[in-house]
Amino acid sequence: MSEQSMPQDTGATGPVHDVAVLGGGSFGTAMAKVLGENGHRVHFWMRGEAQAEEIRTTRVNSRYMPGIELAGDIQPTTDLADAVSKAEIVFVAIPSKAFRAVIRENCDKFRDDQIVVSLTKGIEEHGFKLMSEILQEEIPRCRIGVLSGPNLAGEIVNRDLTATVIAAKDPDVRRAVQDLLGCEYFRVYANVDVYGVELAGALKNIYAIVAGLASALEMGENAKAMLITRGLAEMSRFAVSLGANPMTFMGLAGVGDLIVTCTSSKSRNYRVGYAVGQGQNLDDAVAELGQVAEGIYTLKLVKEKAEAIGIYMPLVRGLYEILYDNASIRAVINSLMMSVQNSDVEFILPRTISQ
Ligand SMILES: NC(=O)C1=CN([C@@H]2O[C@H](COP(=O)(O)OP(=O)(O)OC[C@H]3O[C@@H](n4cnc5c(N)ncnc54)[C@H](O)[C@@H]3O)[C@@H](O)[C@H]2O)C=CC1
Ligand SMILES: O=C(CO)COP(=O)(O)O
Repeated sequence: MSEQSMPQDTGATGPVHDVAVLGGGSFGTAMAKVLGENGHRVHFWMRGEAQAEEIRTTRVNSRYMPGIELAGDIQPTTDLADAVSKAEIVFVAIPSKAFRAVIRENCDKFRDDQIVVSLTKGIEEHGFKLMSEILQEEIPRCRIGVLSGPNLAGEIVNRDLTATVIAAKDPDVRRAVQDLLGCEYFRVYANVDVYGVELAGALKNIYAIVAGLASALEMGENAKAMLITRGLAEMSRFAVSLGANPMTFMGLAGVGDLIVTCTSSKSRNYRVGYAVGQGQNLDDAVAELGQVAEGIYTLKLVKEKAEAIGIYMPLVRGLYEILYDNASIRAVINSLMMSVQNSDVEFILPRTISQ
């Protein structure tokens, strides 16, 4: 092994495992880097041979993580079957729009009882399925987990202190992921509310767009706090109505991820909102970003679902009107501010009861 590819000393000790990371974008790269530095053998699958070859020879993924060296035994490959067959645990970081297609096309490559963990924060268009539900449908014989939390890829690759959540019903899955990923700069907390953790990760992208928009309009710090807190109320109202545990939203995958993406221009969803707030149209903002901003798709699906099941989501509705109905931003803000003044924490004082 060359000096360049030697694992850095992260304080992680223990046996070396074979793991696969599917998806060569920002987050797949960040997780491959943590696993590689922790001394594991990482079978890192991506679509493009040119990208795989670049990482093999230079140890850098220049399109998604320019200037970041991938230390450790990271083996880029375009052969998904080979990567999965060698792995004890598979991490999937493929955008939600392509997630099912990739898994379905390769479902026979996964082994019985193999652990498969979704890193993806999105919702499938047809049927409002979360990624773990897709895994359950496509590879039901595998043991499934979801990783979600305040995890900006660009900070993780700099070894900035970070915490995340592994959600799984099976305690062995939770423990295995904690053991594989935990190190001096990356902590993994456990949760059993898979649906809540996963839905929180998808929903917060919507509010990151709202926060970016508010920031571009220089709406002030009070407004920022109002939007984050009312976003939390709205996303937990929606998720709880679908079966999530409300307490999950007090954790890293809930309020934690909401804070990081609503306050940082490192979030791609925030950046899209900021660009729209500055007058750019949505298509141009997304094209300029050049990476996935799941929130713009999630927004549409959540708006439809909320209407279908009768959940009050004024921020979702307002953002939808701005992004997809060409509504005036000022008119939407005015209508939100002048709507009925409701209860603060509806788990204490119900929203619909006369105050
Ligand atoms: N970047 C971040 O900070 C974090 C991202 N995530 C989530 O991870 C997921 C992936 O996001 P990123 O890696 O950030 O996106 P990205 O935009 O940086 O990269 C997307 C990757 O997916 C690949 N891809 C797209 N379609 C594909 C297909 N049909 N088959 C195979 N590969 C395909 C692209 O080639 C690219 O490598 C998203 O759901 C995102 O919300 C979660 C936590 C943090
Ligand atoms: O999920 C993320 C951080 O936790 C990344 O957010 P963006 O996709 O908005 O960059």
